[in-house]
Amino acid sequence: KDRGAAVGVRREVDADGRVTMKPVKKGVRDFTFGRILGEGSYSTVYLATDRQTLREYAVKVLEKKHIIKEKKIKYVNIEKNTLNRLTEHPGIVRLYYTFQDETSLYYVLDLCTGGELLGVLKKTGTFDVECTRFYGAQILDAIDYMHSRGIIHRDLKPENVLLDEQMHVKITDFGTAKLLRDPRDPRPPEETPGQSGEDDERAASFVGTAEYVSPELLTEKSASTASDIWAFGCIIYQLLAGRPPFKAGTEYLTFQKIVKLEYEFPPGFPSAARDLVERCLVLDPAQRFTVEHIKKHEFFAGQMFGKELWRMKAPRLRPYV
Ligand SMILES: C[C@@H](Nc1nc2c(c3cc(-c4cn[nH]c4)ccc13)C(=O)N=C/C2=C\CC1CC1)C(C)(C)C
Repeated sequence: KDRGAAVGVRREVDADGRVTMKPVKKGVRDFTFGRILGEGSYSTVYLATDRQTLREYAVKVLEKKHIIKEKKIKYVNIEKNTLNRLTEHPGIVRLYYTFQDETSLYYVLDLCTGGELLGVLKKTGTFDVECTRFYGAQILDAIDYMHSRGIIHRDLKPENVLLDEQMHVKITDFGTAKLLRDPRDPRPPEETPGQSGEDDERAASFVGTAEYVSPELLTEKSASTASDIWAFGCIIYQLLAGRPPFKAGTEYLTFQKIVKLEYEFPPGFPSAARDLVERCLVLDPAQRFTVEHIKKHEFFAGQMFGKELWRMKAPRLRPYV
């Protein structure tokens, strides 16, 4: 049963003139659908305009038949629960409400007109240190918030880092997230359904995108907040180098490079960034830098985090030459 939040109220006056406010849920008919913005494995994201308010949104459409056939109902619920938990951070794409019709599920979300960070990076080739610091700081701030809400993204990569109209970061695509026990949930662990963090078949089968997957996910099938820090290290490397640190002809060869920590820095790679990347790309998750370590690292010296960071104007995109 879809319990999407009511998104409006309608005044109703009965025979005796008594006025009541009835909650109104929007539906497909309330939107004009535009072009396709992106296609996920089980979904399509459209540009859509609310016909009443003329506000533009991204609407993610999932086909029920396809989800059931592919046994992805768990992923759909994980994504919705995750998006509902991550509500008040500027660096996370926001889910306004959901509704369904006989064939599909619809998620109404923030429109990120800047598209995917990967697309922007491909245009400039690389980012200079100033841009890498700004986007690195915003991604780190969003990761910090996710972890504080007991969410591990598990598939962070430049495709899932979107940009809004101010070219600020919006992290997205939480279908593969891992929900830890909600720290605010007072119920004891045994009473919270599925809060053991992971049902086995989902843990066993899931692996993120080859180039950004952490070694512990490949060897022990276990992910922790440190797995997102590994991906963060790969992203910082990629912004400055123009390519991810681990990339080989096949997924298997890429995995081999990861577990053997086989990568090198291009000549001229900035030294502070190199030190930071080396402390994120550590095989043992327990030895890996944490968010706190990264914030204090020389590469982010003088960089503000928190509210100030999200008020900053995004720097002009310049390549690292
Ligand atoms: C990564 C994602 N791609 C995208 N997901 C979303 C976009 C989005 C926008 C553009 C875009 C905008 N202008 N030009 C390009 C290109 C790709 C997008 C958006 O605006 N709002 C919410 C989105 C996703 C939220 C939903 C996961 C919860 C995939 C490929 C998975 C569909």
